[in-house]
Amino acid sequence: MRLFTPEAMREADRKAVERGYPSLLLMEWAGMKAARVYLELFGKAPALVLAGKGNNGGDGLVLARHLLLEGVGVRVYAAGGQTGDALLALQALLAHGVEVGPLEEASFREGEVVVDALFGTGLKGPLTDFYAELVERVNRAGLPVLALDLPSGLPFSPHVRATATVAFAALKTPHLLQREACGKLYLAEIGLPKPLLEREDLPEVASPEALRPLLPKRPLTAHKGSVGRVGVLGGYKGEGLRYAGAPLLAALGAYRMGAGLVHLVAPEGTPLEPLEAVFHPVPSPTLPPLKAEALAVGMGGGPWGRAWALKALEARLPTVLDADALHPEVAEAYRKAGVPAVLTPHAGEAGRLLGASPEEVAKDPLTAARALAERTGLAVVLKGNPTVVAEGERLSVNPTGNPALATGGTGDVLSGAIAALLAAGLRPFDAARLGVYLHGLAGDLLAEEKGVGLLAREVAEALPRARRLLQEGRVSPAFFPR
Ligand SMILES: NC(=O)C1=CN([C@@H]2O[C@H](COP(=O)(O)OP(=O)(O)OC[C@H]3O[C@@H](n4cnc5c(N)ncnc54)[C@H](O)[C@@H]3O)[C@@H](O)[C@H]2O)[C@@H](O)CC1
Ligand SMILES: [K+]
Repeated sequence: MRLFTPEAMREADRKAVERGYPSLLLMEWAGMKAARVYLELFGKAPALVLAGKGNNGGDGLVLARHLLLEGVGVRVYAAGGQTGDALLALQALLAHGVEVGPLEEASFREGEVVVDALFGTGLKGPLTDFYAELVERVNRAGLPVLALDLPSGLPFSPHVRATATVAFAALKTPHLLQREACGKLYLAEIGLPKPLLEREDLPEVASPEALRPLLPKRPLTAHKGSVGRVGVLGGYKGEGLRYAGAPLLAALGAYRMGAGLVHLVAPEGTPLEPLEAVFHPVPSPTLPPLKAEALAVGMGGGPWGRAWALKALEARLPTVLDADALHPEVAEAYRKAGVPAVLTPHAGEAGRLLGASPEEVAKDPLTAARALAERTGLAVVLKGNPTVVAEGERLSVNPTGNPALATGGTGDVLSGAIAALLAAGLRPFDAARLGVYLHGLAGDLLAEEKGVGLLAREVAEALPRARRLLQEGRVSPAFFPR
């Protein structure tokens, strides 16, 4: 599954028509599928459909007809001047005897659900005047909003803030980069010929179909030495801040992602947890002899971060470099040595590596992740909303995860989890995108059960459940909660 720009999506629509595919069928499916989501979310609550004059409005008019046939009350207000498919959709609705008022007269009523079909991928610039005000009125009305394809106004401001959004044919960049505006996200297949959606030049959206085959197999003959052993090197003993728990959480993340054995190399005095680990208390950053296939390095390392990373390099094992290990000269040393590594910065750390501000990184995480991967020659996990994984030319945008994961230690768990996948033999890009996906999914499962207030160790504990859902094909490829 690829992440389309609005332009790339319009191009695919155009190519479908060039191939002879009737565009009216696309619109009919779009409106019908959106009506299904409406019924699932809002039942028979009456709808207020706001339709623009383009094809996004056409989708709204189709939806209105399907809701009507399902016995849902609809009030429809539309811009004038429809042509082509949108005009046909209007005629079909009028034939059912539905009154369609002018958009200027749209009013909001308690108990209704607003269907936002004003603008989709055809928007050329920020909304102004009448439409800017209308969008603000929609937001102020405080009613649930179902946005068709995109919340109107995106990627600019002002824009609609939707309760839920039904994306047609493919996710588009604003769905993941401006997720806040979309609410619950649904992806609806609308009959577009599949080859038009296969665009290797576009970033991928990490999807269950793509990731499931990457899950390491666990043969009947497995033993703890055969499924991947991880060395965690981190912690700091001295003046100043001390995140003593960070390496322990990484160890937990590695075990919960399926590591056979975890070695914990940490300063003397570090609590001996989890009990299942093999402990190596050391007076300073040291690489003791370890039987491991991958390392996770730097968590809680403070001023020792760099030394941990350079010591770890001597093992020449695939390594996750996190937190205090994230320095330009560390990345350079790994690149030069040809040791496969995954960097896991957040926007601030990525900014430090790129010489940019955290705001610049967060504003365009796709570009920042790609730039960092290019500069370091390593795989990069740029953590944020969304998390982006990059290596060479490849980009993978992660759709799982939610704000409940914004709590201390979840990053350490992630590093350990990715290291476990490296230890099981996955390549850095695959370990990174699978680890990030499952970590986010674990957070989603927990957020649904508990809401905000998660502990990082609970995220680790939910990893096996996330892994099993993916393994058994029980993760919906078309629904992205949050
Ligand atoms: N074959 C297709 O092209 C399909 C398109 N579909 C729907 O059609 C949408 C795209 O349709 P369109 O290309 O007609 O575009 P939209 O319906 O998104 O909007 C187009 C209209 O907005 C106006 N406009 C652009 N920028 C503006 C601005 N800043 N302020 C005010 N008005 C502005 C344009 O003049 C045009 O009238 C998709 O998002 C999707 O919902 C679906 O029906 C599926 C098939
Ligand atoms: K819309």
